[in-house]
Amino acid sequence: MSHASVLKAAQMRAAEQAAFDRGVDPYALMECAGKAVAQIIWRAGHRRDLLVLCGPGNNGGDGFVVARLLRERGVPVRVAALSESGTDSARRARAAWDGPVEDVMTTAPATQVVDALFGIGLSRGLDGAVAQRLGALVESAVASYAVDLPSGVGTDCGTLLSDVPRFGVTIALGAWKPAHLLQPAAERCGRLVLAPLHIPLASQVERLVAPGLTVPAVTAHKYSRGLVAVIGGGMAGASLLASEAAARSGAGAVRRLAVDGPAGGLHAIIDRHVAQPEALASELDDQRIAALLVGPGLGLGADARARLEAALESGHPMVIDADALTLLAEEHMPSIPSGAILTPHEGEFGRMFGQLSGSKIDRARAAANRSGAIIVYKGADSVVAAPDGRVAVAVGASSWLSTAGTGDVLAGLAAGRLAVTGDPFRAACQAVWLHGDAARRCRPAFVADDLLDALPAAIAARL
Ligand SMILES: NC(=O)C1=CN([C@@H]2O[C@H](COP(=O)(O)OP(=O)(O)OC[C@H]3O[C@@H](n4cnc5c(N)ncnc54)[C@H](O)[C@@H]3O)[C@@H](O)[C@H]2O)[C@@H](O)CC1
Ligand SMILES: [K+]
Repeated sequence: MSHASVLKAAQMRAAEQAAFDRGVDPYALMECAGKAVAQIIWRAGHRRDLLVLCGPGNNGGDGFVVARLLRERGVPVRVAALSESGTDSARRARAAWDGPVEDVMTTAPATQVVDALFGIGLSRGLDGAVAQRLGALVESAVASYAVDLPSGVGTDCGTLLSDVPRFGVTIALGAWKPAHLLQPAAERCGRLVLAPLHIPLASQVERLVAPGLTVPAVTAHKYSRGLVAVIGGGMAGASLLASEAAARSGAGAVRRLAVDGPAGGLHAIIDRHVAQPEALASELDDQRIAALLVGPGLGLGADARARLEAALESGHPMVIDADALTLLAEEHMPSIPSGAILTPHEGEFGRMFGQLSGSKIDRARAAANRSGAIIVYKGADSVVAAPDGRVAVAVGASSWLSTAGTGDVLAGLAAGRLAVTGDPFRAACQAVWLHGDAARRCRPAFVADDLLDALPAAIAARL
């Protein structure tokens, strides 16, 4: 099993059912889940009074197991339930707890609180009074843990079905669920910890993990390492940022095909002055170009459109970003080359693909399937989707990234990694990771240019 697998509720249930069909005892699985959660809470090191809130289903059952095991270790534990337990396993777990069971609505607060009210079985928001009570108990606690999911989040979509407090730690059982990674639910989870259930779980959707990068071969030269061409437009700064990111991404050479001619920036970047869009086609007629980037600072007028058309017709592996995405959403544009990397933010995504249904993961997948492109659907929860159904979801992006020019850096990184790897899905995943890691390495209030300086360290950490 991959420790990165992301499963929807129905997939999780199917995996559990398959295990039961092979003879795994459902109650043994609940004991396994409860033991893993208790171990994580124990290791967190607080030994003070702990309150476990138990719901009616198996999530509540896990809670009773956690309560029993932590009390056996000497933690002062109280349990409060919402109602009677409604499943065989939960009733068994409750019967094994020989202490009192208080009422969630009237129980006293505690230093530590464990939310085992609802997990993947939540079908609607919590009743207002219950949500309020949960919020008050979590907010007054020093340490708070959500078992599997914070109660009130939509497992498959990451929306909040009712008010949800922010937990210190969320302990995912068996696999990640979309709500652990997608906003706004992800932010309510706090620190994410995965508790293994030891049952086979497979998914095409994964949490983005740190990539393994390689050093250039001893025989490498600048073209074997990948030549990146960046098409400039009316706004020079954007293509400069993208070119510099490409140059620092591990690519062998970067050529900026700019409207304006030399505009400063790194001496290592070759600036070509392409005043007229008609001249672009001959500049692009170079088989050594391993990746082409179009979009940052391109503009939206007729000149920009002509440059984009030349890019699309060049046949090079490409990254399409920013203004180029807005232009592509217009009618009568050439179709998107299959295997291209598209990097839309929310607004660009909507302009290109309209209103799609489902979670951000579902929408990114549908867009990749429809366009034949790799979609990097950007945001606080960036989703990378391939037309064959593979998805990687990035978590923990610094909110300081929400500043001008960071998208240009990401696009340049994607083009650079595309030139190095020749594999658009891998390149997009590597770019999103390196971008996020560079941001983590920058101090608060950084600007996009600072990310460029942090890239060598981000790359070095992955070699
Ligand atoms: N299926 C299994 O064998 C295992 C399940 N595990 C745990 O079980 C959880 C799933 O258990 P369940 O399927 O019983 O689901 P939950 O425990 O998440 O809750 C389902 C129960 O809550 C009720 N309900 C749903 N929304 C409600 C709302 N808004 N207000 C009031 N009642 C509501 C449902 O009718 C049902 O009775 C997982 O998240 C995980 O914590 C673990 O014990 C591992 C093994
Ligand atoms: K829970």
